Amino acid sequence: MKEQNLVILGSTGSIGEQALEIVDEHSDRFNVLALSCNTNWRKLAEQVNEFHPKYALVCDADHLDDFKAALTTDVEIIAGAEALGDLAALEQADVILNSLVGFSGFEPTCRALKAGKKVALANKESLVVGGAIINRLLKENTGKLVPVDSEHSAMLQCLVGESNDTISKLIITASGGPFREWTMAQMKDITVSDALNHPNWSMGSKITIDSATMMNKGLEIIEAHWLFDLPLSKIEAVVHPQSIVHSVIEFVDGSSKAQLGPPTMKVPILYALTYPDRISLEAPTLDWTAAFDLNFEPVDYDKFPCIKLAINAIEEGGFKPAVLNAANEIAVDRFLNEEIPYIGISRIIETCLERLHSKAELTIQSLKEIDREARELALTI
Ligand SMILES: NC(=O)C1=CN([C@@H]2O[C@H](COP(=O)(O)OP(=O)(O)OC[C@H]3O[C@@H](n4cnc5c(N)ncnc54)[C@H](OP(=O)(O)O)[C@@H]3O)[C@@H](O)[C@H]2O)C=CC1
Ligand SMILES: CC(=O)[C@@H](O)[C@H](O)COP(=O)(O)O
Ligand SMILES: [Mn+2]
Repeated sequence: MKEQNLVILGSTGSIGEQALEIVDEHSDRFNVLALSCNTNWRKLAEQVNEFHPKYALVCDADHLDDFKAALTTDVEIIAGAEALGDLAALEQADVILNSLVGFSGFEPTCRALKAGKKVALANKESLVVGGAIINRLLKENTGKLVPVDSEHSAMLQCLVGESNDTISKLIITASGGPFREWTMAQMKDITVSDALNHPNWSMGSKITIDSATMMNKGLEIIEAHWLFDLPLSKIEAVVHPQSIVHSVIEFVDGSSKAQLGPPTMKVPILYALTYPDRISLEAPTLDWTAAFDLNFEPVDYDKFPCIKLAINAIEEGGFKPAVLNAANEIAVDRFLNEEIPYIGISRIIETCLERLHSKAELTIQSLKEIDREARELALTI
């Protein structure tokens, strides 16, 4: 197998770091072409010194001199977030791992697909805000999109050898987050550290809060809708507290397939990089000889209104999912800064969805505009 040139956008984050551990394990298979950070120049410098990419992008250029001083190897340094798209479209690149968080990942996904690249997509927000545009780019160009998100990777793995028109239902599993067993009364006093305490996964702070509000499952329903071209009526979320069954597909003959494994993102990251191949990985496995439980329970939509807000937004369509996403990003940020309580997150999103409307044509530019408007509004509520 030829060595693949890999661009990792957001290499200093949780997904980016795990991807580099995989590269380290399979150094004969991957060559790191470019890496990027937002502000964490120290970690980026360490990664550059270890993996010797050709390009290193620091989006926030405030500490560029410190970054240069920390380097012990030659690299072409680029500054400014506008260059994310240029890295995504690099001629020498074979695979772009988009592990950016939030709306910042949307344009780079589009740039990579326009350039006919294979995109390993962790940045679910790309599909949430612009799934229709992304699917059009996939049709018009030779690019490919492979999900990294664990549930969607599970679905893809279950669909090998199957055809999409034999799917009767997608069942997306949700851990239920840290508040699964909390009462509504207890949830009035949630602290930031309570919400960052995910029961099964260690992830970046934005997605960890999304899991705590279960907005993450709402975003994942939208992600599945665009990835597998299925109506919302065929997509269902179910709570599975162990996060071992990563998702289930039910077929038209009543048979179901599921993909299982201990909760580690290394499996879906590697699968996205090598798809349709599967290669070895040093990762924990399930011990089938020991007794263990797999439990399932319905989602409590009253306790976790964010999932319904996401479903309503995609049902309404147009710009609503982009408004939902921008309002959520700001609300999560404000919660993390202790400016608003946990229950304020869904209220801010709901208010933005009620107040913001647009009849403009859906384009990358108009999505950027509505994203900006929704952020401004979400900051004032
Ligand atoms: N972590 C996980 O296990 C999973 C994550 N995902 C999805 O993957 C994506 C990444 O998540 P995760 O790795 O947890 O996130 P992190 O917050 O850990 O990392 C985000 C990365 O993006 C960079 N970044 C953040 N904001 C910007 C910006 N405005 N412009 C440019 N770069 C930016 C960060 O740089 P810096 O370090 O300098 O801040 C960092 O490299 C998200 O969409 C998430 O929903 C999906 C499934 C599982
Ligand atoms: C690991 C991963 O894919 C996350 O998106 C995970 O699903 C979050 O856990 P929740 O199921 O609690 O949202
Ligand atoms: Mn997930």
